[in-house]
Order: sequence, then C-alpha cells, then structure tokens
Amino acid sequence: MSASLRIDALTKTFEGASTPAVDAISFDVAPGECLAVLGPSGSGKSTVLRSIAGLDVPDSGRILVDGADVAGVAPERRGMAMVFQRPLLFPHLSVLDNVAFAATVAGQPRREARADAEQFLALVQLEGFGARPVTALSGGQEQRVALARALAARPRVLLLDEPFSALDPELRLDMHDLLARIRAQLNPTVVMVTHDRDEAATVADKVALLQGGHLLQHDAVERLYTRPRSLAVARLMGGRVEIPGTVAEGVHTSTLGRVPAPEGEQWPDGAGVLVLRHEAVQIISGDAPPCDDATITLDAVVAERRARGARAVLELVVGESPSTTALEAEVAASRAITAGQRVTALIPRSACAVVPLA
Ligand SMILES: Nc1ncnc2c1ncn2[C@@H]1O[C@H](COP(=O)(O)OP(=O)(O)OP(=O)(O)O)[C@@H](O)[C@H]1O
Repeated sequence: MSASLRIDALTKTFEGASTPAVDAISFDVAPGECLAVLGPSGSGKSTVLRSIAGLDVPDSGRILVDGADVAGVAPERRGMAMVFQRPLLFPHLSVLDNVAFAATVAGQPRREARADAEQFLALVQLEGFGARPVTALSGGQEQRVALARALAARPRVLLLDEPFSALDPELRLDMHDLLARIRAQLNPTVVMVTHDRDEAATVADKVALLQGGHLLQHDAVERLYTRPRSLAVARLMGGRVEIPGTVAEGVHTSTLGRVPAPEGEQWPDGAGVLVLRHEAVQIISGDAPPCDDATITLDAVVAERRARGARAVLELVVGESPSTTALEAEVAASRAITAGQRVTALIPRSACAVVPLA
C-alpha cells in the first residue's frame, strides 16, 4: 500500500501575492515513512499538502509518486487519501456507510463494501459503531471514522492536514497511538501537516521544517533537535540556549570556554552561535563529579526558577560579571533547587551544535 514520494522544487504563488507561498521546496518520503510537514502559521504547509493531493496546482516543480509525475492527474486518481482538521463526514449516512462510501460509488457491491468497511472500523477501534449515525459521535470518534474512510480507499500515500488539532490533549495522544498502530499494520506512506513540534516528534520519522514558504531543514526528528542547521531551526524546535562565540579550527570559544566539535562534525571558522537543548543540561546541587573530556562542567547560580507542571525551568547565570552567560535548564519539579543557589551544570559536548550567526 505504500509508495515513494518525491517533491522536486515545488513552487506556488497565489494570485495577488507578492511572495511565493511555497518556494522551490524539495524532499523525498520513502515508502512506509511518516513525514511531518512542520512550521508556523502561513509557512506553506497546507499548500505543500494540497499540491501533493492535487487540490492546488503548483506553478512549477514536480511531484513524483513511485517515480511517476502526477502533474495533470486528478486528485481522485492519484492513489492518495486525505484527512482534514474537520472530519467532513456525510451526516445523512451511518458510520459504516461513510467508510464504505467511496467503494460503493466506485461500483463495489454494497455488501462487500460494508464488510470491508467493518474491518477498517475495527482497525480504528470503532468495532460495533457501524450502524450509528455519525451525528451521534464525539469529535475523536468522528476523526477515527474519517481515518477509516481514508484507509478504506487503500491509498498509496495518506495525507493528513492537522487531523488532530481540534481534539483535546488526551484524545490527541490516543490518536497518535492509533496512527502508530495503523502504520505498524498497513505501513502506508504518510505526510502529515502540523504546527506542533511535539506532535511531529511523536508521530513522524522525519520532519520537513518550513518557514515563509522555504524549507529550512528536512531531517530525522532527533537531528532537528540536536543538529539544527540554523538559528531559525533551533528556535522553531524550541531551543532556548544560544551562546555566541567564534569558531577556529573546529573549536568554539565563548564565555562557556572552549568547546570542540563532536566527532564527525565540521564547524566552519568564524562567528558562530553554540546551541544546545536545555533538556541536555544536567544540574548537580551537591559535589560536582570529576571533570571528563566528554562533558562541559560549569559553576552556575540559579537566577530564577519557573514552574512547568511536573518539570521546573531554571535560569542559570554562568561566569562572573561582566562576562556572564545565561543558560536554561530543566529539572524535575520535585528537586529542591531555589533561586540564588549555586549549582553545577553538566553539558555533554555531543549535545552542542554550532550554527551561523542569524
Ligand atoms: N487559496 C489561497 N489564496 C491566496 N493565498 C493563499 C491561499 N492559500 C494559502 N494562501 C497563502 O499562502 C501562504 C501559505 O499558506 P498555507 O495555508 O499553505 O500555510 P500553513 O503553513 O498551512 O498555515 P496554517 O498553519 O495557518 O494553516 C499564506 O500566506 C496564505 O495566506
């Protein structure tokens, strides 16, 4: 059921707009892979998805499914199915007939189409719901029906446009689990639009990160967090530690001291901002462990502590005035670390990346 997808220099400018909504975007999605198209509002995510589906026509660029260009192919003939933010179910049909609709319209005998639909309802854990009117469903159940309906079309590529964003947080987590089960069972190629990086990190193998119609980085989720290519990527992924400095011969020098590039990484000479995830900063409130080459050990003062539910954010100050550096770290809320306290911050060197200044 899965196909490869290649997006090649996709460009689209809407009538009357001065800049492209999508500007020469290219990426590949392997068969069975789940790609999240992530970015802030207006970054071009839906335009990319709608172009793949054939609902928007790009000005230039190609969309290849298993190597074949789908330009000019009608949306319903592309072997794709799309789930939108709203389930868009037919209110006059039962749950089962909503799922069986496409097959019935395509001429499959009703009984067969319904039997098939039952299987997809079971897959989305709505076994026994077939006879209900869709108007009697909760939001989460409606979205499950929309997913079952899309899957019943046996798409080669499943397109999801913010499908869970209208659901409450608990239900969203359930839907993420459901999507994982669907992937394990049917292995579809999935492209999902989301503006939520946690959602992208939870459901996707890779992320295409967009901003202002440009593709900033297409990479594995983990690399977007730990190896951002630019300051914009680090910030969009929620990075909160930025330390300006200079790189010479692969060593970044700043108020934190000298940080050599991790093995296999190349940092170009010149001005560069050291970025690292606040989650990677470990806080020791007692005796510091002995120094080792793999770890940066810093004396710090807690300037502020902010509550974040089960976690707490610590604003740290490293160094002496006037050359101090601000650093953020996160600890379990249960840890009794208070503002004004002296602590040791440990940073694995492997957690450090250097990106160009702005
Ligand atoms: N049909 C259209 N006509 C004119 N402009 C459009 C149209 N659709 C999108 N745009 C513009 O193209 C740009 C990208 O929009 P798009 O919907 O692709 O972004 P998005 O990242 O999906 O945003 P959101 O998360 O808010 O849905 C925006 O500036 C938007 O206003």
